[in-house]
Amino acid sequence: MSALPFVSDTFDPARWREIPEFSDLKEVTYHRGISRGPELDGAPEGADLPVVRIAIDRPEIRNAFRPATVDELYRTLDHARMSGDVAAVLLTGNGPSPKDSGYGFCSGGDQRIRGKDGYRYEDADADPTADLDTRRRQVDAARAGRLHILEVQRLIRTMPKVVIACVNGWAAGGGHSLNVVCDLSVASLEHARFMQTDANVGSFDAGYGSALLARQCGDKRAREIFFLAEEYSAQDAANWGVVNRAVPHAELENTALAWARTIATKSPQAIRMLKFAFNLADDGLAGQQVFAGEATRMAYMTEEAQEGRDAFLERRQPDWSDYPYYF
Ligand SMILES: CC(C)(COP(=O)(O)OP(=O)(O)OC[C@H]1O[C@@H](n2cnc3c(N)ncnc32)[C@H](O)[C@@H]1OP(=O)(O)O)[C@@H](O)C(=O)NCCC(=O)NCCSC(=O)c1cc(O)c2ccccc2c1O
Repeated sequence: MSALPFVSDTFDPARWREIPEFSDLKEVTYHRGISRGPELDGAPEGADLPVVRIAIDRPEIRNAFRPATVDELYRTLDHARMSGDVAAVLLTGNGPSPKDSGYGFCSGGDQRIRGKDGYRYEDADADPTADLDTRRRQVDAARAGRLHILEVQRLIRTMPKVVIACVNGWAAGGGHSLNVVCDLSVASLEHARFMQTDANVGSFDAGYGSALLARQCGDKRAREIFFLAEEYSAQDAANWGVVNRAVPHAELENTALAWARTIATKSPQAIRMLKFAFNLADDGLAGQQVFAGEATRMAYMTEEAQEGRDAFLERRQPDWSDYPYYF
């Protein structure tokens, strides 16, 4: 097996393999967990484990995202969502920065390419001297200015897998919100730092980033985090319920991988229903729809529902007599 290139100081190359279908990624890295052998991981050496690692790979700017980064985040998360043998996803930022050795989980939207209508694809600015109409014609108008990190948030929220944030460095602005929307979080005691900078730059995550944060740490604290935009530590974040645990930097991904391993020992159906149950009340009808979709899937697995389908296909009245009105 060939050695993996360095991606991050929290990344243990013995525990991951590359995913060939995603060799074209430029702003995100995507790896599949593999066993180190029966003693350590309970499976033959090199066997796939039910976990993937997705990391923003722009360490020189604290892993700020631009539209292309968000596209790759969405694509990899959606692949994890649709992989029937994946139970959990680690979401992190690669680092440290080769420029100044600073660490970023994610510092939110890349402010250098923020336009009036959102974060812009680079080709939108191909000829900055051209008039506005010409520049608009240079890109697909529907893709011009994007705020689609919100689509990534919704995917994390609704995917039937446990997403674990490994906060290795700065979680700021939209990166702060990414941590909030993950199911579980572990933060580096040495390098994780938190600051909700949205209001500093005229932005506001008025959805999960604020309302769900208030659920996690309480309403007054969430207002303080947004209105004062003061830096807080991994230990503060653990004390306040913004992360589950603060651990030594060297243990960051090991902790998340241990959690992923535990999660994979549980019933997939139970984990899925629990995740959607935790979301349901806060997500209103959209939350009910996601929960209800899983209930429908379970119903389809019963003989009772299959009798309904078979009766239709066989052009007869359904016979429900074997199926009592359970109470
Ligand atoms: C994150 C920091 C607190 C880190 O500070 P530190 O001192 O450690 O490092 P530097 O400031 O020197 O940064 C190093 C290097 O990285 C560049 N950089 C950092 N963050 C960004 C960024 N977000 N965009 C562009 N570049 C960034 C920085 O300029 C340095 O570059 P050099 O060339 O000088 O080396 C601190 O960096 C910081 O405060 N960063 C900005 C955090 C921020 O305000 N983010 C944006 C918030 S708004 C947002 O993210 C957002 C996005 C959305 O898509 C939304 C959608 C819908 C609703 C809301 C949204 C939203 O709020």
